Amino acid sequence: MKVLVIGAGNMGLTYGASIGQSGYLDKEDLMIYDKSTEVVEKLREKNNPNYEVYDDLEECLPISDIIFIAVKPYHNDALMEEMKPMMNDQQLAISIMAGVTIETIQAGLGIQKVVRAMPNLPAQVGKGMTSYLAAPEISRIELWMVEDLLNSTGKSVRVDSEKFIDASTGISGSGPAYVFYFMESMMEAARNMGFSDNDSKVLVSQTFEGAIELFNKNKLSPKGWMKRVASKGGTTQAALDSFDDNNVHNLIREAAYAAFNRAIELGKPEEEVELEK
Ligand SMILES: NC(=O)C1=CN([C@@H]2O[C@H](COP(=O)(O)OP(=O)(O)OC[C@H]3O[C@@H](n4cnc5c(N)ncnc54)[C@H](OP(=O)(O)O)[C@@H]3O)[C@@H](O)[C@H]2O)C=CC1
Ligand SMILES: O=C(O)[C@@H]1CCC=N1
Repeated sequence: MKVLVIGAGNMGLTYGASIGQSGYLDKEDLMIYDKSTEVVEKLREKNNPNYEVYDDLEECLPISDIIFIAVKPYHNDALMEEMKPMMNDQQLAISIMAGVTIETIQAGLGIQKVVRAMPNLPAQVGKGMTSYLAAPEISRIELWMVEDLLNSTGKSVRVDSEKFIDASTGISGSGPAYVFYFMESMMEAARNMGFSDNDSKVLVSQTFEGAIELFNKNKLSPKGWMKRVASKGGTTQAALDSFDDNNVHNLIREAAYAAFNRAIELGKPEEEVELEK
């Protein structure tokens, strides 16, 4: 089996590294292609032991069995136009592009076997979360292969409609940035209180790490954990009351829906967009 990753950016290189390190494929069976000669040259200099690097689609696409599409959604039309004449109906495409629907990819590439997946950036450290949906034309055996490839970056969940791919974009796909937003705000508060940059970073990152580990080791809900931290009339309650007074809960919900709606928007012509409430 030969796997091609198109787009050597954040996510494409993540798949290259994760699939490569998983040991599923020999070096010559894992290929990365990018249209930028500068990117390709830099990658070739690094001489990664796990994959071959290509700058010519005609050399790598026709010999591929599974193709990851990891370019930005706005590059998709131009890419599919270039790919279509070289595709055959046995090939399987896995798109990780936000918003772009299975139907669009099937029509654009002239193939039926399409998987739409929404991973996230922690895939870079093997802690990724991916939701995915496969077109019905994909066989059970092909689906196992797809799952193995996706799971090389972390955990995955199979969903039964594209709505959930867009929804998971608003939760897990974009979610790491929400966490970093929260971290940035807490670090800024720490710096304002007089801590050094480094101490602010340690205070915040260890707090996040500890809280996640507690959460994962126990069935207690986040609300339950909040109660364990907050003493009646104490400091934590003062902070949680401040969150409530400023409606932070709703603001976070709105942000997640903004990403969800943007994913829907990216997948449809503007006049067809009907935003989720
Ligand atoms: N970043 C994230 O956390 C996540 C991203 N995604 C999705 O993954 C996709 C990729 O995102 P990301 O990796 O961040 O993007 P990047 O911009 O980092 O990577 C995309 C790469 O593809 C290249 N490219 C553009 N057009 C073509 C083409 N026609 N042929 C080959 N290569 C091409 C780009 O080159 P150039 O820069 O020169 O245009 C760039 O090197 C997006 O569709 C996004 O929605 C999904 C989940 C999480
Ligand atoms: O911001 C984006 O559009 C992509 C999809 C999810 C994460 N990054």
